[in-house]
Amino acid sequence: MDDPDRLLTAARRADDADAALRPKTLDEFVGQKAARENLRVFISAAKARGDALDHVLFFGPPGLGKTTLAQIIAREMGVGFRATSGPVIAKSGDLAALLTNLEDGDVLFIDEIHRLQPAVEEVLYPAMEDRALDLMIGEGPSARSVRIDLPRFTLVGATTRQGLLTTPLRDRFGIPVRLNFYTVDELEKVVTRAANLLDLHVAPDGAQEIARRARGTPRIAGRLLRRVRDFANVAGRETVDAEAADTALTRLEVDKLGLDAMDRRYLTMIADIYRGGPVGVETLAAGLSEPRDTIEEVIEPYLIQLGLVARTARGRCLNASGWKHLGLNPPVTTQDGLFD
Ligand SMILES: Nc1ncnc2c1ncn2[C@@H]1O[C@H](COP(=O)(O)OP(=O)(O)OP(=O)(O)O)[C@@H](O)[C@H]1O
Ligand SMILES: [Mg+2]
Repeated sequence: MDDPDRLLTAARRADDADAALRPKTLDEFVGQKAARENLRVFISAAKARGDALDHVLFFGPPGLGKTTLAQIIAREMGVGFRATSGPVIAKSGDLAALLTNLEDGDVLFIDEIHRLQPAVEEVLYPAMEDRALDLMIGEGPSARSVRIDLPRFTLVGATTRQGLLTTPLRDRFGIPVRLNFYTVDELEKVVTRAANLLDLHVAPDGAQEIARRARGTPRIAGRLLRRVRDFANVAGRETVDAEAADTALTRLEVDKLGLDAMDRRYLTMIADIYRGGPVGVETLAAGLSEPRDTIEEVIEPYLIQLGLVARTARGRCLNASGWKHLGLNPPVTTQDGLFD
């Protein structure tokens, strides 16, 4: 969906060294305070009871730490971690095999859980609710169903599209957790931590500059840090300060707010062609030759979060700060009905 070549994509790219930068404990995990503190309580309560943690659903935009938190849960609970993803489980038998192979207390992580086949999803219901597997043995009139007990386990689901989850599935998660974009201060901590792991010296103002341009997303912060490091290395700089970060990011066409060429094309289209809007998303999608999903899920959330654009019932509108960011003045609107 999202263009994998885009530097600012929040989706995983082949050159992301995600694993190396992943925090391993809740204490190391920066930001998402409410989610973190709630998980801490639920984990220690489950441990005190000697029980598995209730099933957890993480939802939110890509790159905010869903997979990372799933691994942290397993580690903090002191149990095994098994990972798979919705589109990989082709048949209900595949899921049955996964479930019967779990060890007591294991975390089973299903990424992109909104993409499970309906038949596979149905196997999950009794597994989540009763820790049981209903198997059909035989075919035709002699077929009968047997119930197999499963070990205790915690299902951790992750999705970027909570709206696509079926209600019965969503209702079976006792702990739903929404992840939000990170603040600049939080991302500054993420950058500083990653720089330490990469053995790179980044001054506080350098970390802040990268954080400001990382679209509220730790994965993008880590990626920008690595590209900035390349420029600093080639320029023979020992320390990445704000100026070094700015030089590198400007060359990469990441502007002061962390917008790239795609974002600017989107804003410019609303400004130039539709005089600031309102304009429907389908019209914008056609004009930009991008699928509507990409516009709504990848481009818009961050622009809306920044307050540059607004989603209204009549369509998308450019806000005053949007005009300002483009260095343009909004059109004078007296002729639009004020005097007639
Ligand atoms: N709170 C955090 N502190 C430090 N680093 C983080 C944090 N959250 C995420 N990261 C880093 O960001 C990267 C992406 O995180 P992760 O893979 O968990 O995101 P995700 O939400 O699972 O993304 P996707 O939706 O694409 O699967 C990882 O390299 C991880 O180390
Ligand atoms: Mg993930």
